[in-house]
Amino acid sequence: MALKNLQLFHPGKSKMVYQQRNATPMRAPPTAMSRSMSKSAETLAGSTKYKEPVTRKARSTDQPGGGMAKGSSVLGLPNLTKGWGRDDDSIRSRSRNGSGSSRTGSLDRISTRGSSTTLNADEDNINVVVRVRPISEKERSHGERLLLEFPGKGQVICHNTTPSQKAKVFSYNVVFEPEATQEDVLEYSGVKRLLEMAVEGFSCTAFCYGQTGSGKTHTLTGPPGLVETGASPFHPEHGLMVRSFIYLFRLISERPESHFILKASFLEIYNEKVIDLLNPGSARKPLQVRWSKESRSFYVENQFTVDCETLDDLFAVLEEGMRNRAVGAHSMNSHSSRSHTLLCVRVRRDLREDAGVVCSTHGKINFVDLAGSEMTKRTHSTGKTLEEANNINRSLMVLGYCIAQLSDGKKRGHIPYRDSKLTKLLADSLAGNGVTLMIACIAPTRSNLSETINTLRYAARAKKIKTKPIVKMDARDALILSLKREVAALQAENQHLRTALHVQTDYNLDTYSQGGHRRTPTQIEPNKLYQLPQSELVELVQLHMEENSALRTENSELFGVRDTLLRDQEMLSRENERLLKKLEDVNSVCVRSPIIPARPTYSGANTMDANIWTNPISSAASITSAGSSS
Ligand SMILES: Nc1ncnc2c1ncn2[C@@H]1O[C@H](COP(=O)(O)OP(=O)(O)OP(=O)(O)O)[C@@H](O)[C@H]1O
Repeated sequence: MALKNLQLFHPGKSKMVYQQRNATPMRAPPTAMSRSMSKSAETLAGSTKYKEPVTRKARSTDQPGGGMAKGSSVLGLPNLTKGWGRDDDSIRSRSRNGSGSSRTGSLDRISTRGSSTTLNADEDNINVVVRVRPISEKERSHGERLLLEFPGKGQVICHNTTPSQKAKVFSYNVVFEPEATQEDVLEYSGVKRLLEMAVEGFSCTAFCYGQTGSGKTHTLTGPPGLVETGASPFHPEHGLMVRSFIYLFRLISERPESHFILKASFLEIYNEKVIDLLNPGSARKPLQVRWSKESRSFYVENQFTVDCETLDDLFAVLEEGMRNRAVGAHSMNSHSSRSHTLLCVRVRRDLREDAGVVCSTHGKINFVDLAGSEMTKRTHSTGKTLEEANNINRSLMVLGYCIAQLSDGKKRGHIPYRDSKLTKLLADSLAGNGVTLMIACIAPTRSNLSETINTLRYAARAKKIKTKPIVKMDARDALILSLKREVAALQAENQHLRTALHVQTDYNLDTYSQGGHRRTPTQIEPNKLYQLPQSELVELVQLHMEENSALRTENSELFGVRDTLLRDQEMLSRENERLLKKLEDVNSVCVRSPIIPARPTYSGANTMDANIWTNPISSAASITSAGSSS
């Protein structure tokens, strides 16, 4: 029986129902979280042909926000299904399998900021994982040994050099032990979740932090020279970036209902200058970092962006940038990055909705390889390398200061983003509307202990920082989506109305009250009540109470039906009145119309009446009646 649905139309409740519908957050369909990377690689290996390095297709003056229209809106979309790798765990090798942990948040607040509408997600902590590199050949030859312990549960224990000092314990979301593979990092670091969110329209960042020679570049791009020499994208040594590109294209191929446009850019910050790695020019002219009032974030002016239609296009961008970035040698790393690099893949998704409406979201994923902090005494840097080291250390100090301020929830004051180019460009990832993953890279040996502890402290602070992820959409699209929600709500209402009218014809009070599975108490004469045992009396009372409550429900439903029917009746009688009036108007216009005579429906003998139109039905009737009366 459809009566249950009619409760929604109880006069007292209709308003509330509408408000609830308005507040219902839009949720994107959940995305699969743990898929096998090797499978995706196989699939793509079959479908992707290798191409020559990409030709640059566009110079962009894009502002941050992925080409958003003026007055564009930011609108939170999906249910944040958080899959930050294995929660609180330590990963030794690939064979130690496990699925990503999942924390869920919901999008539940609508707020307005200037002209734009924001539907916020829950706050999201920066996710921090630690990767420990293996002991190098050089360290081994110096008799160095492992000074770290991994008890599991995401913990790292740093044993001190002297037995009198206490060991220090740190805990993170995931710890990758020296034996962990590149594939493990993709699977369990949470980067897959970042890519899924970028596809849904969020701004995401994965950055590697750590001292020089701790394995940041190895984690992101593999061993030195691998990308630059043009190895196949499916080479087993590739780092997180290439693996992420493959996963990104897999995600896209799994969403045939959407049209995607990928654009990539690649820059480095070298000695506090921003250099475009896709178009450095012979003079390596620096680009300007500017503030956008519209999106309220910093952006790089005149940066090259490249349309990437295939995996090879994206790989070629990486290859080109890796060739152009600044690399140097010092005593701790023969392939040391002398700059911070930032590769950004913007993901525009056009989703064709019903009735041909297209909604666009603008997500992005940044991969940031920070230059390593250096103790210049240990690296023996001089001249140019020393200047580079000083700049690297200065910008990392500003980053550290920003992280310290942001992580101190209570006395959070001014955050000095403007003090370095690096912090300007990472501002949104650190405290804005993005989703961020920090990979803290450490070396496991005694000689690196103090820097390892510094990195671990840095990472522990970063873990406390919260961001508020939101989906960026064009204002027009946001409006369309909200209208679509309203239409859906109205359609539901309409459906209920139809049900109500159906009930009007089928409704039968007797059938309803006698039918169903309701237990009805048997009628007992009052004088026999005293003879009933206590247990039966209790049951009888219960039955009567049940009966009463069921009758109350029925009554309120019947009132609902009655109100609906009265409303319908009123609407129908108004509609009838309107139609009758319209008919009268039409008749009166037609009777007087001078045009009608061109096609008269009867030819009267009386020429005087030639201009008068007569309704054929009524005239026939009048003729008949005239005939019959004669
Ligand atoms: N997990 C690992 N497995 C094998 N080798 C590694 C690993 N991590 C780092 N290495 C090796 O250690 C060396 C230094 O690593 P890498 O250049 O990535 O350090 P970095 O932190 O980027 O240093 P810098 O800050 O100076 O650029 C490289 O030869 C790299 O291949």
